[in-house]
Amino acid sequence: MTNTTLNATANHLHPFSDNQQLKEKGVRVITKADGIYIYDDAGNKIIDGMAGLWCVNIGYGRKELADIARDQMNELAYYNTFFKTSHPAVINLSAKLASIAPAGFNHVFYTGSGSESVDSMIRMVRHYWDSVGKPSKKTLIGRWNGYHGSTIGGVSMGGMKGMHKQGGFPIEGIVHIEQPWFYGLHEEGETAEQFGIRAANWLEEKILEIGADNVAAFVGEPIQGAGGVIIPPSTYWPRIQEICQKYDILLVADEVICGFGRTGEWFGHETFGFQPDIFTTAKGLSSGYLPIGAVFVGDKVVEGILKGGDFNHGFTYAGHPVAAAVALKNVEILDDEGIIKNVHDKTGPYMQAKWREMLSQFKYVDDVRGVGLIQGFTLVKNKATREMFPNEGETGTMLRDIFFSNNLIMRACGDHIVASPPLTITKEEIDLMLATAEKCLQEFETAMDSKLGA
Ligand SMILES: Cc1ncc(COP(=O)(O)O)c(CNc2cccc(C(=O)O)c2)c1O
Repeated sequence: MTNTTLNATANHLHPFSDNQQLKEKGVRVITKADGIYIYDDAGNKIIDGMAGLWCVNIGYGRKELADIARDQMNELAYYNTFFKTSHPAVINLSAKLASIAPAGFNHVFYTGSGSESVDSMIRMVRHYWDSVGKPSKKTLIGRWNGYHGSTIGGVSMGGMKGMHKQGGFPIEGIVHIEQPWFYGLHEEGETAEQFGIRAANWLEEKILEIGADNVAAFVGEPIQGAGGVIIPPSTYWPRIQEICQKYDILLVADEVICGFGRTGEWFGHETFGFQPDIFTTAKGLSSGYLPIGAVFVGDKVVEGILKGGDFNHGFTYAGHPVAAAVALKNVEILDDEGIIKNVHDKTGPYMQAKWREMLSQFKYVDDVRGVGLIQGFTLVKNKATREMFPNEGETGTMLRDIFFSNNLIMRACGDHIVASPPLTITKEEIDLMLATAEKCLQEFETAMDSKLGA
């Protein structure tokens, strides 16, 4: 434990942490980063297989963004867009985002984070239905084990039961259906395609239970990220779209993780072949260099909202000029350097093939999966029976800690192990990341064999 580590927890309460444990065990102080690597204050070079928190899509150390931030800071460090004002940075970013968005998306609403994007979406959806004369359509439907952030709206929209317990959520008017987790929820003999339809039909059942006149929207991540990279069968999203159209329900995609190239397309809903009415973003919008989020609002919803007069919602830092300028440069780099096409055509398929090949040898690893540069696997006690380990998350944390002690960052979501490296990762870096992971999994398997007396 270095001296700075001792100071690190003296005055700082860390998010999503047991801060008593951190005070006792200390933390690793990250001091710099470059490409796919981060470095701690002890000089360790660490492979960041999580791109920060799923967000550093263009990789670390792109000085162009620092230069843009400095220039914008010196030109106009802050002004708002509340009262009949705007500024060039947000105008230029908005035009760029409209140009890379799918057809029918020509307007964005800015926030400072993914959670604020989700909260803004909730308010916008309800304002839309009020504006078009259907004020009873207030309820939003999400999925258990979905993750949509940590604000009151975000935690309610999400289906993380442990989060709901802290504070008594969800808020009124937000309900959940089961997640499309084929590995854990399919019936004997049921194909993935059959399960995808059955799982989507849970939405129709919920709508009929609530009454379509009371339902405002269905909200889901194309791939559930923090829930453990839960990838729905190919039949799921098209069936969800059919149901939303049938009952006049808005379809919302939460693209905070899947957006800006993670799945090999600009947005995850393009990978899964559905067209939402609204989609929420953050993370890859700026590659985490500065905090910014954006809600992409489809033309139908914009038309409705324009009828509704003042939309009384917004944030001080919404469309912040420095964040907007940095986000614009980030999106230009993604676009001009063909980073997303490279994920789609080259490094995504390469990663997925090598990931499956490497993991196939391990007895406690099952349901190996991935799309583009987001991948996962599940730790199971018995692959033949799909028996999970007891005390969900304990085994995942054990493996995550072995990775970290070997200077590799991957994420344990319960007993799902996930990775989402920077989109700029090269094939050689993928080989190095997977060789490190293989060594850790061998160490984990030996330790687990001895623990189970196998
Ligand atoms: C789909 C989705 N929607 C909203 C949010 C909230 O974004 P903000 O954090 O910027 O308010 C997220 C965020 N996702 C997220 C954030 C922090 C940690 C982890 C993890 O997997 O450990 C995941 C997310 O993944």
